[in-house]
Amino acid sequence: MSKQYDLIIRNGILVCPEGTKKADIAVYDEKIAEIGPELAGDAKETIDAKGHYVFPGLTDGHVHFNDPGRTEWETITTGSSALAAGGGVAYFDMPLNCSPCTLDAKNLKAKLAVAEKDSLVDYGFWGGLTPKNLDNLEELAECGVIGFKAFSCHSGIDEFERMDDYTALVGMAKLAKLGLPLMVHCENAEITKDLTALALANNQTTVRDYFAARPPITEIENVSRMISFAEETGCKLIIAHISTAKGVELVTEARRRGVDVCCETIGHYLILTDDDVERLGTVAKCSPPIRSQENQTKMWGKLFNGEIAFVSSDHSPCDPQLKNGEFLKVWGGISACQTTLSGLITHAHHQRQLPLENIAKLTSQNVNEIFKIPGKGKLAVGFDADFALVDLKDEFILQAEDLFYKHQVSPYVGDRFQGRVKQTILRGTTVFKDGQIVSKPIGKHLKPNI
Ligand SMILES: NC(=O)N[C@H]1NC(=O)NC1=O
Ligand SMILES: [Zn+2]
Ligand SMILES: [Zn+2]
Repeated sequence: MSKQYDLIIRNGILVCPEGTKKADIAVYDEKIAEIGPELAGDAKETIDAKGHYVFPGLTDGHVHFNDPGRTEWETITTGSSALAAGGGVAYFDMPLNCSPCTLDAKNLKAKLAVAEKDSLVDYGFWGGLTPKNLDNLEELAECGVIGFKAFSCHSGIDEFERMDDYTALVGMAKLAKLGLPLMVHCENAEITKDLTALALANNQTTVRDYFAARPPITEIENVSRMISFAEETGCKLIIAHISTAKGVELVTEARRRGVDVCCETIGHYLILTDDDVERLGTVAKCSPPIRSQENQTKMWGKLFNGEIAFVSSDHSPCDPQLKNGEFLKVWGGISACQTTLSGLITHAHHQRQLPLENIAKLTSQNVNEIFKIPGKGKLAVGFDADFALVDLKDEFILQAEDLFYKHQVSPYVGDRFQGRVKQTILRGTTVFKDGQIVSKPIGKHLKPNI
């Protein structure tokens, strides 16, 4: 008797860990049941993926969906829809800019309730680490957070206080015991604060003044400081959205001597330069700021060498009115969770020949492995049937109307992409197809296997 599957995707080119290959993929009970050429068997649903590449579906390790509490900026509904439209099947939501911030079990449970109801794709949560919640780390761990996030400098949200050195040392020692990683936004607090105050006092508020107030050394200094604490405590450390090649170098050196540290970067540090930010204006303001062309070239080298563990979106939207005003004063944060995969296919694969399997690792497999999410992140038998079907040749100019964000803004509107996501499948169910969200919210809570 022939096998009966839920779904067979035929004739696609699969982006597997070992490389691309033409094969069929069969799904049973939300998981990949078989991979092979011209699979026998029947299925309730068959997709002809001829001419399409099948990626494992992104897990975005770093988003701010602001739900609950700041839903005028973004919601779990809009954010998770945008992610799905960009080939995403899962995300890890940050402990800020929702309100209240995720600093204890009660507030985490409030967020969980929203996600259970509204999330189109799977989700994990970051807990926050601030001077105020050192006693709440265990209860957050018990609720299944995938890790903790802290800021070395002012976070932009007053109630999410920066991590002073005492909190870093004590907090990392606690997290080492819990077996959960700490991700740090690394910018030196004193230098950024004083340079910003000086610029404001002198009425220097342009884009270039902003760059000058957050120079590369603020990141570089703080990366090495955090590495020292990680080395001392044994805590697993992840440098958030690294923007400088020198910072990556420090991470690589520390790893070589056995420190458990790695780094994440964001599409915009690879795709945009300081000159682009000057041209685009506040829509492209983020912190740390987007750096020079020279730095970017070195960052690509680091990405190609495997020195960067994963690429996320740091999707950090706001009410667009908060972007109106002098550059130095407006909200820092870029809306980006819909464009990571198409952006990397365009800039890393087509322009720079990074193999597609490396893109799959940077956006999916590595993230799930680092955070110990079982059964997710690659095209292999037994793994979740998560797929992004991509037409690698399809060229398009990104239009604001294409965006599923609550506010249809992006620094990439008007830019040319090559590689369009046609369909996104989460655990065997199509959630996005041909420009439309086609599923109810079916996301599940992802917890680390620690
Ligand atoms: N609070 C917040 O989202 N901050 C983010 N925005 C940004 O540009 N960098 C960040 O860390
Ligand atoms: Zn940050
Ligand atoms: Zn962030």
